[in-house]
Amino acid sequence: MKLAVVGTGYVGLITGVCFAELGHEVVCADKDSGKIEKLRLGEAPIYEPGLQEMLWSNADAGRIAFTTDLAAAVRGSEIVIIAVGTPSTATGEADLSFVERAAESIGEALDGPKTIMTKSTVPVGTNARIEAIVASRAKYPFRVVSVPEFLREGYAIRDTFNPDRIVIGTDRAAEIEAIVELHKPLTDRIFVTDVRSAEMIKYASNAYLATRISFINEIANICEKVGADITQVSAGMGQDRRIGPHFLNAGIGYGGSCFPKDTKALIQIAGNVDYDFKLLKSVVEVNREQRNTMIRKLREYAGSFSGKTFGIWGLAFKPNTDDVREAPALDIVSRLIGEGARVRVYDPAATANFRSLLNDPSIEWCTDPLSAAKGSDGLMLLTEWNEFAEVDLRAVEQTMNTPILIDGRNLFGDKIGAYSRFWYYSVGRPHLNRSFTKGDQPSAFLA
Ligand SMILES: NC(=O)c1ccc[n+]([C@@H]2O[C@H](COP(=O)([O-])OP(=O)(O)OC[C@H]3O[C@@H](n4cnc5c(N)ncnc54)[C@H](O)[C@@H]3O)[C@@H](O)[C@H]2O)c1
Ligand SMILES: O=c1ccn([C@@H]2O[C@H](COP(=O)(O)OP(=O)(O)O[C@H]3O[C@H](CO)[C@@H](O)[C@H](O)[C@H]3O)[C@@H](O)[C@H]2O)c(=O)[nH]1
Repeated sequence: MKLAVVGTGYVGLITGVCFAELGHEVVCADKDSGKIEKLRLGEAPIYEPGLQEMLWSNADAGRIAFTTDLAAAVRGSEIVIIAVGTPSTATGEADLSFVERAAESIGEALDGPKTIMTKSTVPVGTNARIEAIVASRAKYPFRVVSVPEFLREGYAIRDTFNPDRIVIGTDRAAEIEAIVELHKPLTDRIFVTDVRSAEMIKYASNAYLATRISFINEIANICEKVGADITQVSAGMGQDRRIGPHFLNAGIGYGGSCFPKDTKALIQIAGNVDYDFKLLKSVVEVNREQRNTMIRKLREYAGSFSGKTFGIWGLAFKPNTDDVREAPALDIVSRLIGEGARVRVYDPAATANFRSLLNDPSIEWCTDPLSAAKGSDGLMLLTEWNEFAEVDLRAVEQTMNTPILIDGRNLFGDKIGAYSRFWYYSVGRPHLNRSFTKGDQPSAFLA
């Protein structure tokens, strides 16, 4: 099939490359000429495992092309995929301006009957709006189908080829053969529903997953006070098949380009129909508080921040991505430097993106974990990259000025006791936590 993808970001590019890999002819359009230039040179503008290689092979095979000319991409395509951003407005609602502009351009560019497939996460009613915008400009018949995207960054290619389900939202089920055909090689689990329900499934799924994270973080906070171990509690809960083991990792809370914006958008969607989504408001509040807890713990362990130097391990909102949108590190680094600290930061992939959002003379950009820890008065682990799990903790401890380790992702756990001597804090694991301000002994003695 001939596909046009509008918006070549994390979702659009992965979608384009994966459909090209399945043998389709794909043209990806983006208004960002810098991105398109890079892509034409064969360079992936984002870090996602496996993407670069798959991009090269499909570009070489002539199955994928890139353009800033949206109309040219749309012309000659059978299916047009909308994958532009829907960021938060100042009030938390989804900003639909990119989707609306894309719909206008698609409407103007239509050169024959086509299917328009919306992958962007959009509030209930938006696909109807897209349809109206396109209809006001199009001279040819078309249909709009909602196919929300559920991929995770860091596993985007794996998720695209092995989705748990494909949701297809349509109000004219007889008109979706092409969309079903397109997705059949990916899974048998194709769930066809009406458009409004499809739009809601996406927000409800993200809100539910965010709820699990805030729930387990609150349980972790209680574990700390009652002397239980959150990793044991999660493991025990997860064995109940009605609960399942996923999304029960306690820590610093969720970040990223989706959960923070989609939870806020759903609160607004509910508010717009006079429904006060109390549970989801608490989820957002608990998540915000979890970041504050990390700062409070560092202060409890290290005292005042002014004049001190702290190491930061991890800037991306999660491992295996260079994405720093709503990353906890943005908040935490800002707070530390705002209170007069210097920070030494290291991330395997996200440094450039972080630097483009937060660049300050108090930040030193390090190229390996050990140099970020060097001479520091405390170290915070904010992203659980594998590289950090493999670091020699004895070397880390020896290079630090004061061996304080605030483990925001519960990465080190029992290892902290076996190999190192730290004043350590992890979320919801009180038996591992040691603070010298409380007169504790450090976590363990060198083996
Ligand atoms: N990032 C994810 O993991 C993920 C997963 C599932 C769903 N989503 C949803 O998918 C959508 C896209 O997210 P993303 O992370 O890929 O965003 P992104 O910001 O990485 O990419 C969006 C791209 O669209 C381009 N664009 C905007 N308006 C355009 C226009 N009129 N014409 C051409 N290009 C245009 C931008 O230049 C940008 O490159 C959002 O609605 C998001 O909520 C994202
Ligand atoms: O047990 C957990 C699981 C995740 N997280 C955090 O939650 C955030 C989101 O993680 P994840 O869901 O793995 O990454 P995303 O790429 O943001 O993917 C989510 O958001 C996408 C955009 O809507 C959806 O498509 C995906 O289905 C949904 O998982 C990250 O900060 C994680 O560190 C936790 O704190 N504890």
